[in-house]
Amino acid sequence: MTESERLIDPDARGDDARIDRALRPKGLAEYIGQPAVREQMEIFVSAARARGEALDHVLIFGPPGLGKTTLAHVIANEMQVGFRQTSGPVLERPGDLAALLTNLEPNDVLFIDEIHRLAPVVEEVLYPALEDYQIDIVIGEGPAARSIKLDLPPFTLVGATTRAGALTSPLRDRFGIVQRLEFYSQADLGTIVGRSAAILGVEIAEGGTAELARRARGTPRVANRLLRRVRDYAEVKADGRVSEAVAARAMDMLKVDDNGFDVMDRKLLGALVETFEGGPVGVDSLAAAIGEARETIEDVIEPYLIQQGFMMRTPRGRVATPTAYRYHGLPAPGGGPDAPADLFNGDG
Ligand SMILES: Nc1ncnc2c1ncn2[C@@H]1O[C@H](COP(=O)(O)OP(=O)(O)OP(=O)(O)O)[C@@H](O)[C@H]1O
Ligand SMILES: [Mg+2]
Repeated sequence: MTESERLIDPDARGDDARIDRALRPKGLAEYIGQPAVREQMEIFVSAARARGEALDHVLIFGPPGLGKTTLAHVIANEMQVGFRQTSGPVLERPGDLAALLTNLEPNDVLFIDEIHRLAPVVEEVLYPALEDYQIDIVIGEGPAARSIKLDLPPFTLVGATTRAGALTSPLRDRFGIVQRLEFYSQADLGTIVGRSAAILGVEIAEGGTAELARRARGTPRVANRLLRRVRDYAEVKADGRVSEAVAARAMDMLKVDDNGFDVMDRKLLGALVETFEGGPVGVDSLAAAIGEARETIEDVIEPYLIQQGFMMRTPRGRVATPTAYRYHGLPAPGGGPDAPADLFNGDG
């Protein structure tokens, strides 16, 4: 099973992507959860608007599907400015970025997704653009080449990344606002499921909403995805209404377990606990064992498992926690000073 086949794959494609957009909140008031982010952005946006200035550059980071792209749109909507979108790997040459920058209207938002994947030559163009609203373009080649300065309108760069650690420090330092998105609480996911159900016209019981919120892996995109699959199930296997029982049966059919873990999560935990006897094990060995790219493990699979306390990242590698052993119905190894259980004061 590749990542793209995962039911809870946070990256939506095709029809799902279209519905994703329909469900996407437009303003801060509709942006559910992330209270700290919302409170700060409300203040920064109001202040910038009152001064009639461009908002300071914003860096948004966090695992896939938590609302980075959504927040970028929300920022532009709240600022009531234009929105331009591109992504790191798409900008191959300095000229690609220069073309975008010189076409911005004053105070516009330029959104660069996957900003950690910008080519170094493109990133260099960005530095003076961010700092002084200027770019240097080189015209001609060889000894005849000369550099000219172009003035840009004031604008806001919103950069998104799943891995803040992969950003160079000169780039990171140029963002005045840095927002880290956290996994959502079950209560917030319940609100998101309720809102999406209303938009899609799905009749869902409170117990059904709670069941989906619990299994959504802390991720709004997963919550919306599960809702659509459960709706299909309810229409074919029941009377169309998503009761708690219907939601639970649909989740079992989809092999999403009580923790919201799917096949990939279970494979990773299985390799960690059984093949590597709880670790510590390097992420490359884990990747080889389960046949996934290292990046997929780091960006998509393990952040939630770590947040839920099933595994840990240590300087010597990944380590299973007692919770992971319990999940596998195995006793946590005790005893030696290196045993993972010791890190938890004997818990489990
Ligand atoms: N705070 C929120 N409130 C309500 N719905 C949300 C929220 N955040 C995200 N969503 C929903 O989740 C979907 C996915 O969010 P989004 O595309 O913004 O994630 P992302 O962080 O950009 O993911 P990726 O890293 O894959 O680009 C959106 O279409 C939206 O419907
Ligand atoms: Mg996105």
